Amino acid sequence: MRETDTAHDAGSPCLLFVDDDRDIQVAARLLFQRRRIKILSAYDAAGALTLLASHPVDLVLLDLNYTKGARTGAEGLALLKDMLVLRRDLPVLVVTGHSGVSIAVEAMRTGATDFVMKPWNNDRLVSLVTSVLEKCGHNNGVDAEPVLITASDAIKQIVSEADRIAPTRACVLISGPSGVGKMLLARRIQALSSEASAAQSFSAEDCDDLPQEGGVWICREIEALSPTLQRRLTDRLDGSAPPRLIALSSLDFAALSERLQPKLMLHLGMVSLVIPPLRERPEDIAALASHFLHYFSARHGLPEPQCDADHIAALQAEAWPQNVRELRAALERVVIMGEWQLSASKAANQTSEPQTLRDTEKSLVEAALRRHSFNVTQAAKELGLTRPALYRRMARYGL
Ligand SMILES: Nc1ncnc2c1ncn2[C@@H]1O[C@H](COP(=O)(O)OP(=O)(O)OP(=O)(O)O)[C@@H](O)[C@H]1O
Repeated sequence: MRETDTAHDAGSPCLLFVDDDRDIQVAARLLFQRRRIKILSAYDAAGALTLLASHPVDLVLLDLNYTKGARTGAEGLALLKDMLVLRRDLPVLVVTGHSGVSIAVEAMRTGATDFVMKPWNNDRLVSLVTSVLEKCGHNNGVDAEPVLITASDAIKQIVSEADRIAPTRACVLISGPSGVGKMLLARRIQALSSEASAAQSFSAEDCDDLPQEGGVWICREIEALSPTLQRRLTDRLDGSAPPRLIALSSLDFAALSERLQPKLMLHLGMVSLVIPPLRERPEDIAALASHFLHYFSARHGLPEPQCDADHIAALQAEAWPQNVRELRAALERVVIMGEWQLSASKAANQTSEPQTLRDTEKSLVEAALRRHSFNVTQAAKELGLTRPALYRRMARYGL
């Protein structure tokens, strides 16, 4: 759940206050609005992450427990970690009562800037917020990494395994069909690793050589690596200062083992994470829908469309061959059009049915090419065709 306060001009600093207690939210609102500080309210972790991704938040005030009766601070510590994955330098002030000083200290170790005990002293809180805002400056844009939404047990388990191995230097293989979130998970591992520098991302399909520097390498479509580069990569991984490789593939481990050299597979088999297709994770569809509707409404400055149980059921009934990427695009369209029409092609089909098999094939090919900005490899993959087969059809239809 979340609430957005738009009462102030864009120039004022923006706080995000995460606390499930509505009375305390009201008190904070009054306190900061008077000082021309904009305040967004989130009542749980999911709402907080969505607001952080969609608004230029300068500072977070973070209570550590959101579920009734919770006192351990575990929810807040997990949220703190997720927020710092999105924005490494985000100033976070922990505001805690029940959990006590020891949890607040643990939060500081996780990356919080400071803490305030509840009930807070108004003057002390305001002066702390003001001094942190002065030190950290004003954030003019939304520059957070995309949020990784985790609602299903399947994804939660994968993310917790990824978090566990993130600080090590182990090679990781992330597999799963197109658009399931392999790159997003790789970026989270990189963010939680001990590497200070940004990861180097490249696609095996169009790479002539490996990067020179070490650090973290995120290699997409590892199955397309040429035999020469496979040997070179294995040598680098066997060497004295190896890069940390995070390999992504839409093939599973067995299929990959048939394509890649056994020596390289030894490295890739170190940690293997498999992300299932979206249609097998209905809980994620509901959580992603709520996140994307809010996110795109904020981004386009449009009202957030209503989303009831029937809408969620309709989304869960779709096949989503392109997984989260497709769901995301469909929901952006819902926000922009202001109505629940999930795809442009479906809307078009309602008015003009293609008359022949040839027309149908042409429109499918054309739509896939457009969706992938005329990237033939990606469009062929989506259509289940080889690249030459797609080229033949493009020539046939003059595309
Ligand atoms: N769990 C998730 N929560 C929020 N957004 C997600 C999630 N999974 C994927 N996305 C979004 O879906 C889109 C596709 O994700 P990503 O690029 O990570 O997929 P991929 O598996 O690497 O795809 P491909 O194999 O086609 O390159 C991105 O916009 C990403 O932010």
